[in-house]
Amino acid sequence: MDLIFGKNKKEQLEPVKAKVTGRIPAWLQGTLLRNGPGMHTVGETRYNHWFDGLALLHSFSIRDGEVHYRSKYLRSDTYNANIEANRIVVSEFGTMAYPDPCKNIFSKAFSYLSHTIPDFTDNCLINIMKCGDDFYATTETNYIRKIDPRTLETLQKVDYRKYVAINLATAHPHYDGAGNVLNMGTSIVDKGKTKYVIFKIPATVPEAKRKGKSPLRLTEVFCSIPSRSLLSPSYYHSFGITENYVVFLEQPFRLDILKMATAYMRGVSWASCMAFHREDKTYIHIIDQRTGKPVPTKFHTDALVVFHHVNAYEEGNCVLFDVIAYEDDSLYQLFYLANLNQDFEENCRLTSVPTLRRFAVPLHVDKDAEVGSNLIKVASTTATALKEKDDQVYCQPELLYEGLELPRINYAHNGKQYRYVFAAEVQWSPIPTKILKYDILTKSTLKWAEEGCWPAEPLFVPAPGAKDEDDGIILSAIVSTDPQKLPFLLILDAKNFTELARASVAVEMHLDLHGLFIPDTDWGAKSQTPAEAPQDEASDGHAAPRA
Ligand SMILES: CC1=C(/C=C/C(C)=C/C=C/C(C)=C/C=O)C(C)(C)CCC1
Ligand SMILES: [Fe+2]
Repeated sequence: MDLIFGKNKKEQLEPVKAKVTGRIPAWLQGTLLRNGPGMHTVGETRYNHWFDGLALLHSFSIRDGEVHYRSKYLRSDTYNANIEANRIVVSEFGTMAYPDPCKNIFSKAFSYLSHTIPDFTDNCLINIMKCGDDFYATTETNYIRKIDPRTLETLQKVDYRKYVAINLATAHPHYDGAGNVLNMGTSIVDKGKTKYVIFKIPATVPEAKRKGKSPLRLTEVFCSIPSRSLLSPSYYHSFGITENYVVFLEQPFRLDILKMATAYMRGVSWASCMAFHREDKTYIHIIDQRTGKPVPTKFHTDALVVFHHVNAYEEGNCVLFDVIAYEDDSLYQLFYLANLNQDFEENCRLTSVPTLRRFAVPLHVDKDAEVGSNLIKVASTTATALKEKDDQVYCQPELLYEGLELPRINYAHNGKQYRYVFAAEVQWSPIPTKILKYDILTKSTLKWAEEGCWPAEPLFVPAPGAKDEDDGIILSAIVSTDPQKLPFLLILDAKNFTELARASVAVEMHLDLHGLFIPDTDWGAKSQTPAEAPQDEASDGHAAPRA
């Protein structure tokens, strides 16, 4: 297992041609760009948690039936400082680290005695975000790193705090039809006003405002929700949107700000400042995008932990939303590297299986409705919303499928009615062994699996002129536990899950987290090489040295 989780992966700077078997559809032209942790030891030091690993970007360029692979570590300030010191000097989710006292860019920022939170990492290892014509590697702190999607070079470091008052932001933004980015973050430093902030970054900058160049400068906050608890805001990894609403789960998996403020002094990790409170409720916030105001009814459900929202949409005066839910926070516990060893099968048993659950929330609650009555009149779901005494509404989900994670959909259906969920199948261990297509309408599944193969998040790419929701292909990077078997990019027909092609590469590939596909038609007008690109004014001036 160490081979897959713990071993530092080599970067593949020169594109390497893959061996293709089968036939790649002629229309599939573009780049699959993905992110995830690739290095877990620096010098003699070791990270504690798999989510701490240094971000390794990789890409598969698919053109005229051929595939080229490359990979490169994100040259974050964190990466550079660690490599220079030859040890881990920047704290990550599960590892608290101490900077080299004499020469380190982070040392100044550690003003822990004044009870402020130290500067967070820019090791953006979770996902890739498209913002206008630009691409960013993302994590959950206030930093994102611009990257060149063709060369995987690291460009400017962007601090969200320059544009919006947040200290944490999700790595899973949404996009509307025009490509505007919608994301959420939490403001934790202003202790009296701990709040969740929903913001929009426009896809383009109008000609009249061109001076500032980066769309980030035009970031607009359209809703702030005060945290229920000022000292312990909810942790969340993603959120949902419908055509008119935002769905935010304030779950009882919370960050403890006071613990965070003293973590550095106490020598404990950020992860130790998070706790699941199973005795509490989960509050469901539905925010109207048109007014920027939350729907006034108080909706709640039982304590749960959700990392990934799948999709949400409106039907018959309700918001329906689908999530992958857990009954506790055991998922984060399992990814401690100490568990991911040869006794992995025993160590890594989830105490709750990730399940696809559908919630239904009524948008208008009849004041005269009887206490105890179900306010959901939508025939397509058995989810209920029960009216309670004090005008609160208690929502109980419909269980759709057990044992799946890393969900993706045909994004053209995001916020709209949809039928298919593509995901990785996981059971009592967090390791995906199969790729899954779940049909919400018929409740049936299609699966792909192969001996010893661990699939990554399956990404759906629509075929040109697609009519059906599943007209397209699935891309997934597969690593194997068999040292004789090369890693490969798998291309499945999304309709029937038959293998169309696979592209094997003789490289050390890492198990990744999330990413996106950039069709060649999307490159936009800008086709500059990074050396020609002007220094964006949104930058903090920390452009990484170019190798
Ligand atoms: C560094 C840091 C954080 C990092 C969290 C990370 C890196 C989470 C990764 C989650 C993943 C990969 C989930 C997959 O389902 C926190 C806790 C937000 C807060 C403090 C600083
Ligand atoms: Fe995620």
